[in-house]
Amino acid sequence: MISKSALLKVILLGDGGVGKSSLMNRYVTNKFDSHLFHTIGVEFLNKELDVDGHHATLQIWDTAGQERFRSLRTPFYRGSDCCLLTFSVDDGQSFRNLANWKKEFAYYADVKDPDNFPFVVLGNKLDVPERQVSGEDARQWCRENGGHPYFETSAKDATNVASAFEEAVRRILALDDRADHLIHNNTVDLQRKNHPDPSCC
Ligand SMILES: Nc1nc2c(ncn2[C@@H]2O[C@H](COP(=O)(O)OP(=O)(O)OP(=O)(O)O)[C@@H](O)[C@H]2O)c(=O)[nH]1
Ligand SMILES: [Mg+2]
Repeated sequence: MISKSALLKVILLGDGGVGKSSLMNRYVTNKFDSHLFHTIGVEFLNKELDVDGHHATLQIWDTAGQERFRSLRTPFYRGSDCCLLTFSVDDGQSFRNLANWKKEFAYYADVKDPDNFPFVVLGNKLDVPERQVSGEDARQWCRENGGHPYFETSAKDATNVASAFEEAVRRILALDDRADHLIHNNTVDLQRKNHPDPSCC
């Protein structure tokens, strides 16, 4: 069971410029900056929220997407509870790179079973009229790569930003409930009396 004071680490990955920092800033401070600088290394912000009756603190880790900062970001992947794979709907290359981001995350976070790890995919910059990636293509990629939830967001006008982070929490809670269930079902009951076999002498 997730405790009342659960601290959940969620990490944003994706190409430089897709809007990771903008999504984090929109969600935590409700602000948008149209001239944001590239992130160098990693930064994080905390946000408290309630999802389906659970209270949690989200620790959102925003990483530098540019290739030259790779060695600065990868040491921070370990211990993540959920990974938000982010691309920009007006940048086809950022969409095609999702598989590389997933691989990089699984390797450096040392995820034993990537198929069952909670990834959420975000197609950002929904407000930009010139799309290069259709919603259908994105949804198909999500279906074929592990059934990840997909959200189209705009950090600029706040579309779907809160819903995407809430879904991350839901995915973590769902995994946690499953683990909790397994633990309970596998617990040895030390109180239980062993009834003697009536057929025995
Ligand atoms: N129109 C529009 N612009 C956005 C949106 N999100 C981010 N931007 C702009 O895109 C540019 C890059 O955004 P960032 O948030 O810095 O991108 P990033 O993914 O953090 O980039 P790195 O730190 O280099 O990895 C900035 O100029 C933002 O203002 C959005 O939803 N809509
Ligand atoms: Mg950034």
